[in-house]
Amino acid sequence: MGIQVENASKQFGDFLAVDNVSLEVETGSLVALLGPSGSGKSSLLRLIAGLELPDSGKIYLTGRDATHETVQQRKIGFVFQHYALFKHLTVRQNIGFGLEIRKGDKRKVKARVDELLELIQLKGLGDRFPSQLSGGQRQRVALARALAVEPQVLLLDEPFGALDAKVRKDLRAWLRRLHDEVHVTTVFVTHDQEEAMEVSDKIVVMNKGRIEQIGSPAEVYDRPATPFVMSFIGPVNVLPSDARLFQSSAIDATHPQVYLRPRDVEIQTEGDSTTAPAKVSRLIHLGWEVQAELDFGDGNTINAHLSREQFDRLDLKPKQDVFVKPKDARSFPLAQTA
Ligand SMILES: Nc1ncnc2c1ncn2[C@@H]1O[C@H](COP(=O)(O)OP(=O)(O)OP(=O)(O)O)[C@@H](O)[C@H]1O
Repeated sequence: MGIQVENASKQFGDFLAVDNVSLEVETGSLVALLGPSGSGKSSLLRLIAGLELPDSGKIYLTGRDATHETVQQRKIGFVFQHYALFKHLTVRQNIGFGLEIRKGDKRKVKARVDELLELIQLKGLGDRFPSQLSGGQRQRVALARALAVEPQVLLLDEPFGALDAKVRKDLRAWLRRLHDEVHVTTVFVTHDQEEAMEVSDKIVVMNKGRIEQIGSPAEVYDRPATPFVMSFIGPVNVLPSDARLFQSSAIDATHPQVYLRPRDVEIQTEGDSTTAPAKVSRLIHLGWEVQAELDFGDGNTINAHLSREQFDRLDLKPKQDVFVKPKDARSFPLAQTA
């Protein structure tokens, strides 16, 4: 096992930031810690890094008990949101920094730096200074610097958080490819569900210092364990189980609240025994999809997300009468939804 966290807790004053968390990260895998701000993701990462000591519990790295090891002893690579490259050193010198202080053979250091420059696709830019790079390029250099010393574990805390949306998207695809090449056990903190889905083998969904669910991106999306997970991984409509929409559908509405994703709403122009009547109260065109607000006249409205194709086929207009059925939905016991 690459990383094992066993019943770890960490309190700051009265605040329990990490609440009895246990987690296993397989060797060579890339795991995302996903959750809202304040859910304890960074604190958990800092416990793994050795930047904080747990109040209780244990941290194992590649099988050994590292709970009381120093940061240096843990052989970890880090990258944080705000790139901390050395401004007065070139890209090459930044990447080679950790190798130089280990007094590595100069030729070997150069060869390793060349290899890393190639890996981060910045081969021609080795002699530039950080100020001559874009934000995305700087984060790639930070990643190369972290990888230079061949860490057993790589910890990334919102590494693309400070970059604009387009660069973020490019970099996460790049990170996934890079990971497929180097296979270093990696934990990646993000509050962006799309980023977590795209990059990781497994997602650990955190809320209030606890783990709500661990699963592959498909598992947490298709089989969310709790209402929190379902509403954090993509948008949802929350409806009472006695809503008109569920009266003729085959959806399990055993518990008082039903969670329905906008993509799981089917709209028809003709009614049948499985549909409920509704009125289109609003249409929002987003280019790649159309969002329709549907009013059931029983006090409930929902959002439906349609592909352009579906929308064009239905030829929907505002105020149009339509017939609606849920394709999939989940109801959770009230204790979980509180
Ligand atoms: N050194 C500290 N001293 C006091 N409180 C802290 C400390 N570090 C974290 N906390 C608190 O612990 C809680 C969890 O913080 P943490 O940074 O782990 O959350 P997060 O999920 O990473 O959030 P974000 O995405 O905003 O960074 C927060 O309420 C934070 O204020």
